[in-house]
Amino acid sequence: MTQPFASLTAFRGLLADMPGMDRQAADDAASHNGQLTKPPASLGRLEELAIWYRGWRGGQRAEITAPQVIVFAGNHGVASRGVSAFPAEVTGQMVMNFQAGGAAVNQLARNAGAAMTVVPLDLDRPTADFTQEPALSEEDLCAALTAGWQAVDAAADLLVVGEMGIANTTSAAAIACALLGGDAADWTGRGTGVDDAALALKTEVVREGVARHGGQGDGLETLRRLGGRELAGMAGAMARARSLRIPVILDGFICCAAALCLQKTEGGALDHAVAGHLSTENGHARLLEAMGKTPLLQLGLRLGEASGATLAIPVLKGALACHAGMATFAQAGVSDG
Ligand SMILES: Cc1cc2ncn([C@H]3O[C@H](COP(=O)(O)O)[C@@H](O)[C@H]3O)c2cc1C
Ligand SMILES: O=C(O)c1cccnc1
Repeated sequence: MTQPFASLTAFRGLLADMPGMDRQAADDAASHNGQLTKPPASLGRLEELAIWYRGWRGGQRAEITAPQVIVFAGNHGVASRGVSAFPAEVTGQMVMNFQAGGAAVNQLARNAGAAMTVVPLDLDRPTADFTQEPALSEEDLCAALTAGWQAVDAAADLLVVGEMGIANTTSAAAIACALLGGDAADWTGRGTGVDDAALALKTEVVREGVARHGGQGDGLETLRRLGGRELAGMAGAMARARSLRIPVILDGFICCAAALCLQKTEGGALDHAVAGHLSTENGHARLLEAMGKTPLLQLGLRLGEASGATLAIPVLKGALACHAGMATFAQAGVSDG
């Protein structure tokens, strides 16, 4: 594939010029939904999801048969500050586990009938410690955005992105704090399960990062300064999905922090995405609220790897199955009240 964009400025230009929802398709879907054999609104959020999905796909198509799950992996310089309960080597070890089919998301992707891809991004080249300097150069950010863009299968009809990267809840907290304000403690959580002392240190690291890099540019510049390659990979894939009119399900705190960077760069950049679940990571509820997204599931997950969003694929499939397969009142000869 040819290079989709040569600079961050070119990527910003693409974001500003993305397709919107097909209003006619959404109106047709709403009208069809109103004729199905059920009391009005009795399928709750499933009805809204089906209309939203058809609006993004356009035309008459109303089934999900080719969902894609992509897990991006990257390493973080800030891991050396002791902000995670696990060592940085676990990122690469888990990549091998994903490749061997042994991680949670492998099982959930199979359960959802989704194809799964793992994309390790320069694992032997961690980002810089953002308390000292920007995490990524513009060149490195562009390379990771490009890897994300190119990982999307143009034939997919639903995209889920997730991540693996020891210390990336620190990065996500710093991004959320820098872009949405508030205190570092509002956004910093236990991640893989740090104890009280490590949580206090982690909060201080987030505070230092935000003091150094906050208020300096848009969402993409914040992604460069406080993010990581796997967050950029997710952002690039979400943007590519938008250009292909492929709807997206967002995962937990880290995925949503990457998505926030797009939304803060271009207001409507996430209109093609729904929130898959509410993570128990501190800050996720607040982050979703700021992004205007209501999660589909709340199961107490705090794993990442696209697990929560992958679990939500069957919910969206169910919404479309009802929308496409149910009889109308006229077809079934049922009185419509
Ligand atoms: C075995 C293992 C599997 C994982 N799968 C996802 N994560 C999750 O934990 C990490 C973030 O937490 P923190 O910021 O505390 O390091 C990310 O890699 C995330 O995807 C995992 C973590 C571990 C240890
Ligand atoms: O919400 C998440 O995605 C999350 C939370 C904790 C650790 N890893 C991921």
